[in-house]
Parts: sequence; C-alpha cells; structure tokens
Amino acid sequence: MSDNATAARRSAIYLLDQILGEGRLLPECLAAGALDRLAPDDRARAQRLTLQTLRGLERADRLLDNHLNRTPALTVRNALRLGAVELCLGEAAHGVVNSMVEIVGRSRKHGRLKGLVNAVLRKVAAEGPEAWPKMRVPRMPDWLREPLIAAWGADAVAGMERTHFAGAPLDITVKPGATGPGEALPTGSLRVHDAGQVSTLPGFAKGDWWVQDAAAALPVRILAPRAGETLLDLCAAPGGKTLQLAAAGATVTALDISDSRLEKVRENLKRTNLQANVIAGDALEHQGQYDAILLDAPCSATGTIRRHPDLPFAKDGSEFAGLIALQTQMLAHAWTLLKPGGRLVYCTCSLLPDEGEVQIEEALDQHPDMTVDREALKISGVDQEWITPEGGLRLRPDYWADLGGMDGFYIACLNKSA
Ligand SMILES: C[S@@+](CC[C@H](N)C(=O)[O-])C[C@H]1O[C@@H](n2cnc3c(N)ncnc32)[C@H](O)[C@@H]1O
Repeated sequence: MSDNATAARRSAIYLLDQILGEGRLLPECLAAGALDRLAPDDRARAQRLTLQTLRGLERADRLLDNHLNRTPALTVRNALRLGAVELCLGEAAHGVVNSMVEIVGRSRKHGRLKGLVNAVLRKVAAEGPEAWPKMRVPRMPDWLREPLIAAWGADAVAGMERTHFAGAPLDITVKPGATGPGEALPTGSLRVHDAGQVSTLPGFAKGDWWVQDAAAALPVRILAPRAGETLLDLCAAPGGKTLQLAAAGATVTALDISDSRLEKVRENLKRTNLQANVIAGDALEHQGQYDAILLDAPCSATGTIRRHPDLPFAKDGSEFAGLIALQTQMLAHAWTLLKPGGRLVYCTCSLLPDEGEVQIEEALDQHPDMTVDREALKISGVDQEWITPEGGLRLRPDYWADLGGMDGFYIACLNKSA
C-alpha cells in the first residue's frame, strides 16, 4: 500500500462526505480546492474513486448492510462504501482494507471503529466480487425516477440507468480543418474510451479540439452559424458551444452571469486561438440585436448524470420550479434580442419535459412571430425518430447504447418572422 493511495482515498471519502452529507456538487468541492494538496495523479485517482463509489453506492450499501447491525457515522460509512466498491471492482484486498483501517483508525472521533472496518471489509472482500455483477443496476432516487418514468416509460429509464452506471467516455469536437484522437460518431464528434489525462492527448495543447459530449455539440450544428453573422451565446460558460460558434467565423458575443465560469471560456478561446467578445452579465438585462442566438439555459442538468453521478445525491428536485421559471423568462427576453428573420436555438441538458418540450409548446403559443424549424434538425447522424411532436429534438442517455450513450438534451430551433 502506498501512502499516496491512502491520501487519494482519504480525499475521496472527504468528497463523499461533502456530496452525501452536505448536498454539495463535486465541481463545487473541486473549485473550493478540495484536492489542491494532492499531486495531479492522486487528484485524478481521488476523483475517479469518488465517481466509482457514487455509481456503485446502491450495491455497496446492500453488501455492507448484511454485516452492519447499525449504521455508523457518515464518514465511516463512506470509507466502507469506497472500500466495498474498490474490492468488488478487483482492487487487491490487503491494500484497500489496510488503507481504510488506517484512515478510520486515525480519526479522533471514530478511531475505535477501525476493528469494525477491518472485519466488515474482509467479509466484503470474500463475497463481494462474485456477488457484485449479479446485483441490479443502481437506480436513480425516486424524486427523479418517478417523473422520468412518467415522461419516458420504465424501459427507457432502465436503459438510462444502465448508461449512468457504465459512466461516459470522452467526446471531443474538432476545429474545422484539424484532426483529433478517437473514433468518429454518427454526428461527427470523436469518442475516446479510457482517455486518461486529457491534456496529454494529441492535439490538445495545440488547440485542435475541445472536450464536449456528442449531444452537447448538436445545438450549434442545428443553429448552423455562418461566417460574418452576429451571434449571441447567452449562457456561455464553460464555453464548448462558444468555441463552435467562433470556429464558424461568426462575430460572437459570449455572455454569462458567472465571471469565474467565464475564466474557462477565456482559457479555451486562447488555447484554440479563436475569438469571441466575452461579457459577464445577466442575460435578462442584456440588450442588442443579433442575427442568431443560442440560449443554452441553466437547468436541472439531469441529462448529464452519466458524467456527474454526484447530482442525484446532492440535489433533491426542490430547485426545479425556479429553474423552469427562469428558462421561460430567458426565452422571452432572448426573443426580443433577435432580429426579424433571425433564428434562436433553445436547449437544456435536462431529461424533464418541463425544461424542454413544454417550454417550446408554451413559447409557440405566446409568440405569434415564432415558428419551429423542423428542417434544421435534419443533420447527419440525427435519428428523425428523436424529433418530438412540437418540433424539437429529444436526446436521451439510453440512445446509442451500443456506442456508450450520450448526454440527455432537448434542442429546438425557432425562427422569427421577417
Ligand atoms: C448549461 S450552462 C451553459 C453551458 C455552455 N453553453 C457550454 O456549452 O459550455 C448554463 C450557464 O448559464 C449561466 N447563467 C445562469 N443564470 C444566468 C443569467 N441570469 N444570465 C446569464 N447566464 C446565466 C450559468 O452561469 C451557466 O454557466
């Protein structure tokens, strides 16, 4: 057992405590410096362990509950969960058990439980690896599962859960004229399995490509930006779509309310040698007139669980109503910024119809000068069965199951009368 492995495990347990105990999202914890003291390799390991544990949490709990008479404090339970997941995924038992015993043993508050940790993990080491693959695929919590079953049916939700459990490969969007690593997907994005450290992949440092889920690359393909157009990216950070717009040669204004998130947009523009006018501000107060607008509205992000398994644990659905109201307001304001004859693409990385299909049905009722453009959705690799009755595009994690899935998204292209 190396000290580094124990340090990575200790940090992973801290992250699990924050997510499962405090309701904080993993990116928030990372932005607050949770892993800053670790070396880059250990930081990557701590993150990987945290994600693996969250994906397998339901199975780990079922295995552990067989050997626990009462539930220990959360941080001890998280050490057991992490240990159980590592053991079941094939990590050597002595390393995992010794690490967890050391971590819990050093705690002033819980040190007396190190014997329990040792005994329970040894039992999991003996029976867990064989039991693990026979256990059911972990489910989403009911607050999310129930509305998704109502929207898409039980089979679709089971498919989504299989993709969430499998995790996500790395998808990239390549700058026009450049090349990148990975296999081509039907829509033109590239996919790299087991990517490792992104910054060491060929072409990254040169700015030939950027990381972007294949589904997230479609809103800009649907908007089809043209050189010389004035384009507004209303909710731009961290900027994957801004880069696509800028790469088309358009004059791009990239706005976001979060200046700290815009730092990522500036970094990415610099690395890829692309240009955009980056502005920190509230979309609801922005003024101007544009040929085309991309509104990638803030949402529940429920389409991104395969990349962000922390989300169902840190959230409880209580913020949905506020987000839905904000999306309605943003769409109404964005419409006033669009020139007559212009087009607006509305999208969210949500699986909930209230943040997609319903927003567009209501907007079409309220704006006599708005029509939905179904032709814009006819792009290569997009299955025409994914088009919804009101004329948007519904993408789900259970699509492309044999290729490794895609993020959930809703996209609609709206035309304004001339
Ligand atoms: C879904 S993310 C955008 C992702 C981005 N388009 C991309 O492709 O990388 C939503 C963004 O909306 C921003 N946001 C939330 N409320 C906003 C507001 N009132 N005005 C402008 N941006 C806002 C958030 O800071 C967040 O960066």
